[in-house]
Amino acid sequence: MSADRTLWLIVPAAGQGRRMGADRPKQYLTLGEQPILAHTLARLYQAFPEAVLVLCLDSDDAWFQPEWVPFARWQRVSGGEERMDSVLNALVAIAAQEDDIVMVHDVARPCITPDDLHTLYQAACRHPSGALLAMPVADTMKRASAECHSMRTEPRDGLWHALTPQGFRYALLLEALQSARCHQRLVTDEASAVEALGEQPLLVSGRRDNLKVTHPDDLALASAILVAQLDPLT
Ligand SMILES: Nc1ccn([C@@H]2O[C@H](COP(=O)(O)OP(=O)(O)OP(=O)(O)O)[C@@H](O)[C@H]2O)c(=O)n1
Ligand SMILES: C[C@](O)(CO)[C@H](O)COP(=O)(O)O
Repeated sequence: MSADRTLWLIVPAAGQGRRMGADRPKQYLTLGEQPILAHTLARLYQAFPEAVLVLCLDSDDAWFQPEWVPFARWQRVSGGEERMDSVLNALVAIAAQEDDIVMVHDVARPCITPDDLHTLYQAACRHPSGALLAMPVADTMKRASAECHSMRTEPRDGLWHALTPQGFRYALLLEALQSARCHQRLVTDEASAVEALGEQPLLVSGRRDNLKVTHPDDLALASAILVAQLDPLT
């Protein structure tokens, strides 16, 4: 981490986990002995103990416990209607310098590794349009009809899955998300908002096990990944 710049880690954690359909927001479901939120924050802290964490939580959140936050410097902000609103609330709340790097990472991606975090941070520092972890599409891609019939096969050349973290200079990301909000353009990641300004963030190939826990069967997968990452020989 650069000594003269603050690194801000924004973690959107204000989702309801509707696709998970559990009795609580998915970030509070446990993997092993800890909730997903605690795993994710522990991974971020392992890579960047000096960073400032900005945690976006629903204002009605009854599950959060501050002891899950390992960072010395952190602040809580209210989540918004959509993920992009939660991230925008965080950007507006912080006293960042325009050249500070801001990295946004979903709370729902607890299997992020310190290596991938460092690689993405270096790329975000070097590339003025920012950078995101991503992975090239590996499967044959089908275009479906409304009835779920396969109408044709789409070329997959140049298609990537967007992951998080995604990292940008503070002023660029603030402008991008304010502009998206102002034009009522719903974006599902930060890079989409930055692209709309005419910028081309760098795609950084990330690990395929940086899964976003979304559906019930992702829980067993995420648990297995965490165990395998700690002890790759078992
Ligand atoms: N208004 C929102 C919506 C989502 N998120 C966060 O954005 C990330 C990615 O969203 P997703 O996986 O879609 O989570 P949920 O919105 O919780 O899930 P669902 O769409 O199934 O309800 C998650 O870390 C989630 O907590 C957020 O901070 N604020
Ligand atoms: C940001 C993201 O994780 C990139 O894959 C994703 O777009 C957010 O998830 P959502 O399900 O689209 O809200």
